[in-house]
Amino acid sequence: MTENDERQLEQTRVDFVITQIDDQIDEANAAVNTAHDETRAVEKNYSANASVNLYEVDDAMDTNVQIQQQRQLVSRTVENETILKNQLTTLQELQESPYFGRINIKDAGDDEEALYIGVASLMNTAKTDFLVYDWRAPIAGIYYNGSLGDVEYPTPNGTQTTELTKKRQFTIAHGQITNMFDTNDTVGDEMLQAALGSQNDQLMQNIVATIQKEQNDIIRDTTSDLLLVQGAAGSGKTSAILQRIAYLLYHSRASLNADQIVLFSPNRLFSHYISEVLPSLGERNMRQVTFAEFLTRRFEGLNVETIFEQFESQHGLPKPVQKFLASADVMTAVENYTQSLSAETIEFIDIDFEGQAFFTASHIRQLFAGTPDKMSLTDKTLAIKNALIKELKGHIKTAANSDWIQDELEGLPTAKLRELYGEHSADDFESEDEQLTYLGKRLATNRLRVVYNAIYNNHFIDHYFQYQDFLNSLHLKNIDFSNTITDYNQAIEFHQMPLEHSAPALYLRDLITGSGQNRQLEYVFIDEMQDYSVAALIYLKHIFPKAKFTILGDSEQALYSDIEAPEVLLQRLSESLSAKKTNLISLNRSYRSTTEITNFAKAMLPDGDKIIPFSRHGSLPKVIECNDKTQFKDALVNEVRTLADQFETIAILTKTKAQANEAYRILRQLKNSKLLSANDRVLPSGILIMPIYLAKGLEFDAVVAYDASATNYPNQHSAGILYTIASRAMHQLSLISLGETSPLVTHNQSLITDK
Ligand SMILES: Nc1ncnc2c1ncn2[C@@H]1O[C@H](COP(=O)(O)OP(=O)(O)OP(=O)(O)O)[C@@H](O)[C@H]1O
Repeated sequence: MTENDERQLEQTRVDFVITQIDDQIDEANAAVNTAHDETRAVEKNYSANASVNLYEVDDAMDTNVQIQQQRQLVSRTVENETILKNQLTTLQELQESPYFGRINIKDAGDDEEALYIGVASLMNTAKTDFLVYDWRAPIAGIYYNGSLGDVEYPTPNGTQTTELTKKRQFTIAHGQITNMFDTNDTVGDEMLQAALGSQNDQLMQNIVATIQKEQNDIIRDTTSDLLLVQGAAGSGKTSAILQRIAYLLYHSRASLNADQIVLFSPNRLFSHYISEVLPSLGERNMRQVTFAEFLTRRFEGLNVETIFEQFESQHGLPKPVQKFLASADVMTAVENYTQSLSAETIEFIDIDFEGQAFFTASHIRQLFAGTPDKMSLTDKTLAIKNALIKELKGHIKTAANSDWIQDELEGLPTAKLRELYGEHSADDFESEDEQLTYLGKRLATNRLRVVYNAIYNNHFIDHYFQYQDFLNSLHLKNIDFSNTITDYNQAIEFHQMPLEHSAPALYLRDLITGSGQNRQLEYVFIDEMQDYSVAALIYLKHIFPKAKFTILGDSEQALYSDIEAPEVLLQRLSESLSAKKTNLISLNRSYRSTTEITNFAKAMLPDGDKIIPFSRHGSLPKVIECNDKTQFKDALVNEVRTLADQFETIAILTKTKAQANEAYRILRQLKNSKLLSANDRVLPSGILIMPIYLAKGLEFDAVVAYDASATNYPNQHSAGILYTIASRAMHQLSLISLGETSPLVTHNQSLITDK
């Protein structure tokens, strides 16, 4: 059969599949409408039933079963409607491009069978055959992994062997095959070329049609407790973990939902950048948080220093102190310190109510001292919390009939009084005394809630002072903590928590109080691992004890510290995060940038020769050296203007925030220029100016490195920053310097072109 005939046959099949999809879309539309009507009806019924006051004071004690049931019914119908809508969206996507791959397999003794692979599975309308297999189906693994010949794939009954006789790739757009070819190896470069050559459209795309073999290993790993991925810039780490999340959700539908997965992302823009990948695969997004946001939530009331602020401030702690506070040793020291704590050495403080001690520190200390010696520290803390709550309940009972509460009751406006009644009304009581006692108790509970909260939140221990005591207790050879302690105290006084102290301080608090752990989370993903201290990672492992961890990053994109060899970073991590089943995967092929840009970027690194550029060509990085400020400004404006004529998104990346402000002052005359800050959550197109730490994980059509001079990037210590800047560019990179260009840029003239 000629190539043309083959193509015609395949197009006939595509046409047939699309007619089946059309039918199913009609059915799905009808089902969505019915479900919508049902939701409306249930909601209407619910609002009629839910008119009772839901703002209960004693919410823990009063639960209204009927309302709970109604609520469940509403959420079930809403969920049903959402599922149907999602199915409809999936069908609409398949209508455009039903699949991207085909494999032919032949089991021994059977006929050859053709299977088609796409973003979601599809059955024929009669529900007898699969027209398309989901890319996550076990058999689809062959498409990504296998070369022609005998191949294996997992089934519920164990590993199966079959013969892979054909592997075909398609590009289908608007129902038409635009490209089609056979390959005998893993997903071929031709399709990748097409996928990578196009212009950036702000948001990351799914890569399921072109997943590479090593990426597939990351995606389909279901057994490791700790999966570590070290990958060069642009090697598809983020892509791989997003498809991995989609894969995990698909395979554990019944037991795993997106809320049990959290991704620690480098910045807010990144969260927006990746927000479409999972929905495009029919899945809900996992939770996302930056480490700074996470810490701020844990230290309610304190301003936690962000890694950006720390980088900008430039005045860090003495190196040995910094090293210790970032290490696994500090966490072991915290554990040892907590073992030694007793009633005398815990920093108990009063719980106040209206400016006076309600429970005094000495009373709390006595309660602690009265707990059995054998009890663990956290059990002791729990025991005193229970004792305090019991005492508080006694106080509430007494207060209910006290003059101050009864006086307050008398002065209460009617609306407030109605709130206090809750579900009851005045008629429910047999006597006025009973009624007043009830209301008095409710009011006293209300008023003393602050005391309850203080007990519940462990505010009877001064955790910040306790941590200071911990620092004081450290006697380490060659490390003097005295200045660090003074600085720490001063920061706390101003409600600031220095970043270096955050993990050990939280760990200490959690080990004393036994709180803080989350056992619901099943998977934790940490991107940009090189920006986390080992202490911070140990803390995250502590609070998510049931979770499997996937940690990824690039030791060479080190913005905040010196570049480390990947092996050194990985060894440090796997030792400290002692996991039972560890898997380490390295990705060395870089997909984002043209060969010219990758070759230039990797030459800055001590270990760069391991990085393999993807074969997609463009022009050499352009270097523009300016002698004075005026020339520099003109060159910058000209360069950005030229790039803006060719590309949709151009980023001007700087080392610091001050430089980004400077760049913006020069460029704001250009249409579509925007200065981005740490608070921005949406990534626009146009001319974007920002410090590199906000561009972590992102990519742009063209990048201009702002002031790539020898003054700004003098030596190897700044290589991580310039490497990260250069590796954000997909198609074009320009470097402009005021004064002599950095030796990191000029040391290999064949990799650049001078203006
Ligand atoms: N298999 C693939 N098929 C198509 N595109 C891919 C593939 N792998 C990676 N890419 C593309 O390469 C670019 C870089 O991928 P990604 O951002 O996941 O890399 P990364 O390793 O997380 O990068 P960095 O560490 O530099 O932030 C993205 O545009 C992504 O879509």
